[in-house]
Amino acid sequence: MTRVGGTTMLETNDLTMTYGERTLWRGLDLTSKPGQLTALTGPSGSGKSTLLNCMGLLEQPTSGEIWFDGQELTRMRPRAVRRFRRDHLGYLFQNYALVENATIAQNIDVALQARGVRGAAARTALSESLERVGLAGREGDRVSRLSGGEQQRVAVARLIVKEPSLVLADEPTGALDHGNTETVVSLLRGLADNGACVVIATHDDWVCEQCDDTVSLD
Ligand SMILES: Nc1ncnc2c1ncn2[C@@H]1O[C@H](COP(=O)(O)OP(=O)(O)OP(=O)(O)O)[C@@H](O)[C@H]1O
Repeated sequence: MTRVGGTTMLETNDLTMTYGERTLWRGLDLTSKPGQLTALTGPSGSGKSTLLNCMGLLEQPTSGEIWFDGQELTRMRPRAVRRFRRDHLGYLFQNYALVENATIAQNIDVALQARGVRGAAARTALSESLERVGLAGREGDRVSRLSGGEQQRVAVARLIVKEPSLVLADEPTGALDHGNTETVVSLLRGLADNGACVVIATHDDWVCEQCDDTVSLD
């Protein structure tokens, strides 16, 4: 484990992923520092989503280690995995992963309840997060009626209230116009400024340029 300014890096050591005869990546050593945006690049099929899934404990690599916050993620038992997801992990997807038939407030409330935030504190956190993402006062709007850019900003508001220390973003701007792309990257920068490690899988050169570090799976 490597500590930086009191928080911890995400590190992979000698990480390899194979499916049958096919090797996606071999001997991968990467670090993502807290406070920084790390871009994950590579052609389609190079294994960016698979690597994020391994960091997010949705898949196991074939061999090697992933360390975060003093813990070897690759060796965690199911209970610790659940706790890690609840307390540390924030995911952002290209397709937003919101409950479309629910309101903005209901979608964000899921993250607040998981943290035990209720009542007036929850209402304040909700309205502050919506203000941050440019959706102030829109609590009651149904997600299915929002544009793609607005939906992704709701997904970021859900991350803001969760305050994750590790943010994994899988093509978060892949379906957005440039204005919303700029907004989402600047909101991710805000999460990094709060001390999170932020890893962004992307095909977008402009997004890469905004990051502090690039890891290529080419
Ligand atoms: N469970 C699995 N079994 C076999 N092959 C798999 C499995 N999961 C993923 N793959 C393959 O691994 C490769 C990498 O997929 P992945 O989605 O990680 O790539 P990617 O770099 O994120 O691609 P894209 O940029 O198109 O999203 C793909 O060819 C995919 O078909």
